[in-house]
Amino acid sequence: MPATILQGKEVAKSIRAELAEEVAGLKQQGITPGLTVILVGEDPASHSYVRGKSKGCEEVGIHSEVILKDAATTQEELLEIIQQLNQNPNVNGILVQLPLPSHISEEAVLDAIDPSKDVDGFHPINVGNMVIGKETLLPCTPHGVIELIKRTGTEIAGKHAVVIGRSNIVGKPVSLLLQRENATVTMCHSRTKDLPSFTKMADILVVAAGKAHMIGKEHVKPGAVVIDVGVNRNEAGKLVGDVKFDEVQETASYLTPVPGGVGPMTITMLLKNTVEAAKQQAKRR
Ligand SMILES: NC(=O)C1=CN([C@@H]2O[C@H](COP(=O)(O)OP(=O)(O)OC[C@H]3O[C@@H](n4cnc5c(N)ncnc54)[C@H](OP(=O)(O)O)[C@@H]3O)[C@@H](O)[C@H]2O)C=CC1
Ligand SMILES: Nc1nc(=O)c2c([nH]1)NC[C@@H]1CN(c3ccc(C(=O)N[C@@H](CCC(=O)O)C(=O)O)cc3)C=[N+]21
Ligand SMILES: [Mg+2]
Repeated sequence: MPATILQGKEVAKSIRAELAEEVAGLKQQGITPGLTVILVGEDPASHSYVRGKSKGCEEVGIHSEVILKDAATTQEELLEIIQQLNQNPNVNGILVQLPLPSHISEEAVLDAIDPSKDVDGFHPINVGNMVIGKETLLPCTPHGVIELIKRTGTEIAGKHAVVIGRSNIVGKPVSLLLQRENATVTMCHSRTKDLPSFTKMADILVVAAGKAHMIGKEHVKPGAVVIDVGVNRNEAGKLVGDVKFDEVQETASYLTPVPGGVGPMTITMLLKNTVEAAKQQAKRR
């Protein structure tokens, strides 16, 4: 039987509808969640993602602002802007779009964000809290991946999950969150020898390598849940995932498409974090 396609876009829509109701309620209490995105440089993909974030905010009633800076902006200028946003009570969430130009240290910039406003979940304090299992702002893409798997009705506990990729923003946190859901987790990366021997054992396969079409049906156990995080542009300028969709669709039980899978969930988890941050900050005032 061919795989059921996991339409992240549809799941995202229903979560956004719930968030819109919640935001309407918060507004009646005088709380309007606010997100500020800082975008440095002219990279078209980054501009496109940021447009998606602004559109998402509008959909659920979050006030959003984008601070556009040119590629020559200095690290000091950026840190100054972040300090001001940290102190601004109308700003509940701060997101610095990555990647940054190479003359700016991403680490220095991410460290400067007030952890309670770090809606990306990238600050070391929030990463640490996630690792030790404390409630915290979770990174958006990994959180979206877990939500999507849960929507399949799949019981994660006891399953063998294999994650390809170990970056700080996707692979590593996905692995941790799966482990927190009581999966047995194998982390694969570019130095893994004989990748198919691992991926074929996966009940749940999460692919986040950023290599177009690297995963085919020879990598996948029949009946596996396959989550494709990869977003790559092919020669024709079309978005494609890390998974050969048509091929893997024949053997997987569930499969996410690209576009329309993990991407819309990422933005939705960002909206959720912004609402959460606004609620937490209101409590502390
Ligand atoms: N849909 C969404 O919302 C999002 C999508 N993405 C997409 O997800 C993908 C991954 O992003 P990100 O984690 O930032 O990417 P990185 O380039 O930071 O990390 C890629 C990881 O994949 C591993 N890898 C690369 N090639 C192979 C290979 N042939 N076999 C096994 N492992 C491999 C690397 O191993 P090593 O560590 O050894 O180098 C590395 O750990 C990209 O396509 C990105 O565009 C990212 C964020 C959000
Ligand atoms: N500080 C920071 N936080 C991020 O979360 C962050 C970042 N920097 N830098 C870049 C990556 C990438 N990322 C995506 C978000 C949405 C889609 C998305 O919605 N994609 C649509 C398609 C969009 C299109 O057509 O271009 C989809 O897959 O259906 C993809 C990728 C967030 N990132
Ligand atoms: Mg990266």
